[in-house]
Parts: sequence; structure tokens; C-alpha cells
Amino acid sequence: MAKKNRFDEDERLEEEFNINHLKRTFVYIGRRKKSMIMALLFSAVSSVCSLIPAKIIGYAVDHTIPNKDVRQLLLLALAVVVIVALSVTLAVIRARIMTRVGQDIIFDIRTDLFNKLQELPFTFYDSRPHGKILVRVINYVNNVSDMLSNGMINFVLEIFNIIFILIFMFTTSVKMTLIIFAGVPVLIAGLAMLKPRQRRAWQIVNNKGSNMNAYLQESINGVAISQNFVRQDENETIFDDLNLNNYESVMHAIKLAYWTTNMVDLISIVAISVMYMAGVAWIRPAITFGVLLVMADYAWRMWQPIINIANLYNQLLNTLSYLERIFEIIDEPVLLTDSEDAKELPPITGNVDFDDVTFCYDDGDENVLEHVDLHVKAGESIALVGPTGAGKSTIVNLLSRFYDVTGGSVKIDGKDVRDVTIHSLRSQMGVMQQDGFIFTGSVSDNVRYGRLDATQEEIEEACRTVFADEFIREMEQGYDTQVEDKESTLSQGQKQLVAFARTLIRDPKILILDEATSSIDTKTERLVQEGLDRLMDGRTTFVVAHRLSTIKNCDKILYIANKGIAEMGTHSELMKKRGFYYEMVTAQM
Ligand SMILES: Nc1ncnc2c1ncn2[C@@H]1O[C@H](COP(=O)(O)OP(=O)(O)OP(=O)(O)O)[C@@H](O)[C@H]1O
Repeated sequence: MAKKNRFDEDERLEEEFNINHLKRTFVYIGRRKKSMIMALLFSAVSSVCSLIPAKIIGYAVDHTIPNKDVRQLLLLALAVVVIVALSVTLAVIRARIMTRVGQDIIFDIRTDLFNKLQELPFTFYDSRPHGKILVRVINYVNNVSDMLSNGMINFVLEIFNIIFILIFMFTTSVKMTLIIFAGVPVLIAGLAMLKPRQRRAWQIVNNKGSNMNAYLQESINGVAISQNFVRQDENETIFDDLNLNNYESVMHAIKLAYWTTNMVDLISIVAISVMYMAGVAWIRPAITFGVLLVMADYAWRMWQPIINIANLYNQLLNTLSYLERIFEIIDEPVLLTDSEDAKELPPITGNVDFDDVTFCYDDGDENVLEHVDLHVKAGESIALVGPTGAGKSTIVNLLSRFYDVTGGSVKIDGKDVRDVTIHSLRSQMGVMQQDGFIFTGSVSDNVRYGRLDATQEEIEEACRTVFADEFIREMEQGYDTQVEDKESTLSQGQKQLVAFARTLIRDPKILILDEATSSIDTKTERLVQEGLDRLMDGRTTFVVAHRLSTIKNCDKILYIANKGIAEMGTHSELMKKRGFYYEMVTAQM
């Protein structure tokens, strides 16, 4: 079997800091270029506006107030109000634009992820808990959106802010600006030291959160079994452990994040204190009280963007660890694609040939099937029986080309399945899984899933054919009754009948059925059997069969064992032979 990841197992972490993940996000950001540029412009004007009042106040302290010029003071006060109002308005507009951009980015990434998930092979889903996939599509995408929208803008903006503030500072006092700036190299060195530890800490947070989510999902799916086996206490203990691991990893990452903020705070306070001391020492004639006031304001303002950049940097490290997981799915190879010269498979009659087929799963070291030869005529029904793990599902999966054979070939109407497009191949087949999955929607919607342009009459006709019509009509809202897979409006047998109708409406020439093993009441069992007979009528059918009634009625029975077809024949032929099949049937009886 494929190497599985479990809920209590951390996923592999990327060793290197991979800046390419960030570069790739520019595809998403690039689609919103106009909005981003507009937001950036508004932000830039808004922050320049926010710097001007300090200059005006400094001027008023040094000139207007000593001159007792009340008119000028009022005008300056009015100018401050107008500038602040402008700055706030622009900031609000920018926030609105960026909320939209953030949501657009989430939308795009989620669409790409979902489309990819639709194409990925079964092996991808087999190899990890589904909760770990969900957490990427839901939580991780949410978490990266803010950094990719607001974060990016703020990053550029804070750099502009620092430049603007520096210009204002240098034009006010060069000496004091240099004092303030002396702390910056110390800060950069500190950040460089903390970076690897922070990155690893956020990666671990994601892993622990993902493990917890995977277990949560498994517990919800298996809640009936847990309660039946009275496993609540054990489950709580497992969840407590996962929850605690998650809690501790978050606390560790936050502690490291605080180190960054505390370091910036400390350096800024020291630098500003030194500036005050120097300012007081130099006051008059070198520095006026107004200049000291203005410089103090700018010094606080200069450190604020630096603190913001430090926080953004924390967020960026966190975002990169999410992106790593998101792009891992987007880059996951789709194992089976159309060959370059694949042709459309013309409408088939349903002849199937397995010629000397050998097969081994990618990661397996042993062949599951060896030299299998099987020739089925259109309209024949084939029952696949045999011990668990013998390769029955593998045979039908090769037919729908969910995997490619390692040796030999699988042909439909004489055409190798590898030479035709996957769409034209699978759209002429009907595959029914064990439990007859029910999608959320009405009963009609569930049948229409088989062919989207089916009319209501066709839907009802299909249901009549497979004996589903009667119980559907007995429901309060008949065909409009809302159903979903997990709820109990439909019994197991009824779900199967609806699934039969869904398959019938598609009218496939080849039918693949994985028969349910779960027991159903005798009346429904009879209905299911009759429905199945109708469904199979005139189609080539492969059924991984468990019910003797289904097996007996098939034209050929294949007993799969020892990497191939150990026995083949009709029920009576195989019973006479007294081999594997005979033993299986007598054991069942
Ligand atoms: N995706 C996979 N990757 C690796 N090995 C697999 C995979 N799927 C099945 N196998 C292995 O291939 C062998 C055949 O499996 P298969 O599911 O075809 O058996 P089966 O006869 O249908 O069993 P069952 O009756 O239990 O459904 C088993 O040993 C199984 O462990």
C-alpha cells in the first residue's frame, strides 16, 4: 500500500527557505495589479499627509505662538484638520479596496486547489487523512490572503514611510536623525539571527494544527462507531494530546514573535532616549524646542514602520509555511493524463480484452496481477470474487484507466485504453461504488448527476426501471425531497437504488459495480437485486460481487487469487469443479 500519513504523524517539512513560493504568489497578486497600485497610491498620499501636521505644529511653536499671530494660528489649525481628514479618508478607501483584493486572492487560490483536487489520483487521497487536505483548502488559504493583499501593500508602504520620514527628519535635523538611525543595524542583525527559528516554529504550528484537524474529521466521521464501542474516553485522551501539541507549538511561535517585537521596542526606546538627551544638551543655539518636538514625533513615527515591518516579517514567515503546503497540492502530479496523440473513443459496444496484463502499484515491490488474460463479449456480466486484497478492485480500476498496466494491455472494442482520451473513455462507463453515495440536494438532482440534461420524465423512468420510484413517491416531497449522504432519510438499500437510477440514466455500455457488503432487509435486498438485474441488462458488467444471488446470475465468475484468475466459469461449472469457488460458496452457506 502507499505510504500513508496518519493524524498523529507530522508531514514532511521543507528544509530550505523557499522564496519561490512567494514569487509564485505574484501570479495571484498580478491579476489585481490595478487595485493594488491604487491602494498603494492612496496609502502613500495618506501617510505623507499624516507627516505634515507635525511640521505645522513645530512651526507654530517656534514662530506663530512667539509672534502671538492668532490669525495664522487658526489657519494652521484648520490646515491640520483638513490634512488629517484627507489622510483618514484615503486610508478608509484603501482598506475597502484591499478587503476586496484579499477575498479575490482567496477565491482564486481556492479555485485552483479545488480544480486540482478534482484531477488528483486516488493514491493522493489514500496517502493522507482527508482532514489534512481540508485544512489546506480552508484555513491555509484564509491565512495567506491577508499577507498577500494587505501585507504586500503594507510592506511597500512602510518602506515608503521610512523614506518619507527620513526626508522629513533630515530636512529638520541631520545630527538627530543619525542618532535615531544608529539602532537600525543592531535590529537587522537580531532579526537575521531569529529568522530560521521562527520559520521552523510556524511550520511546526501548521503540522500540529493539521494533525488535530485530521483527527477531528476522523472522529466526526466515525462518531457512531466510537459511541458504539464506548471509546469516548480514549478519543478524548488522543485529542487532548493533539490539542496540547498544537497549543505548545503556537505558544512557542508566539514567544519567538514577541522576541522580535520586544527587540524592536527596546532598540527604539534606547535610540529615542539618546536623541532626547542629545536634544536637551544641544538645545539653543543648535536646536530649538520646536525642532526637538518635531524630531521626537518623527522618531516615534520612524520606529513604527520598522516595528510594522518586523511584524510583517513574522507574518511572512508564517505565510511561507502555509504556501509551502498549498503549492504542494497544486504541484502534485496528475499521474494519468491523455497521451499526446490520444483520440476520442467512438461510441462503444462493450467488448473488453485484458491481454497478458501485469500490474504493480507505483510504490509496491510486488506485482498485484501477473499475465492476466480475459476476453469479455459485449453484454456479458462478469462477477469478480476471491479473498480480500486479491486484486478485484485493481482489475476494474485498470479498465477505467485509474492506473496504467505495467505490462500487456487493456482494450475496449479493440482499442487500447491508453490511446483514447480519458474523458471519452470514462464517459461511456458507469462506475458504482459500494454505498451509492448521495450528494446534497433533491432525489431528482441525485439521479440527474448521471446526465445533466436528463428531463424529469427520464429521471422518473430510470427510477421506475430500477424499482426506486415507489419508495421515492412515498416520501413527503417525492422527487423533491432533500437528501444528503450522512443523514438517514434514505436507507442503505434505497441509496443504492437511487445510485442505480443515476447510473442507468447515463446509459453506459460498460458497467462497473462494487457491490455493498452491508446487510439490508429482505424486501430491499430483493428490490436491489431486481434493480441491479434491470441495470445490467444489455451492458457489459463487471461486478465485485458479494451476494450469492448476484454472483449466480452472472455469465462468468472469475475467482481472483494468486495474482490472477485462479478459476473461471459459470456458477454450476465452478461448483462442479469443487475448487476455490466451491469452498467459498459452501463456507458462506
Ligand atoms: N493505491 C494502492 N497503492 C498500493 N497498493 C495498493 C493500492 N490499492 C490496493 N493496493 C494493494 O493491491 C492489492 C490488491 O488490492 P485490491 O483493492 O485490488 O484487492 P481486492 O481484491 O479488491 O480487495 P477487497 O476485496 O478487500 O476490496 C492489495 O494487496 C492492496 O493492498
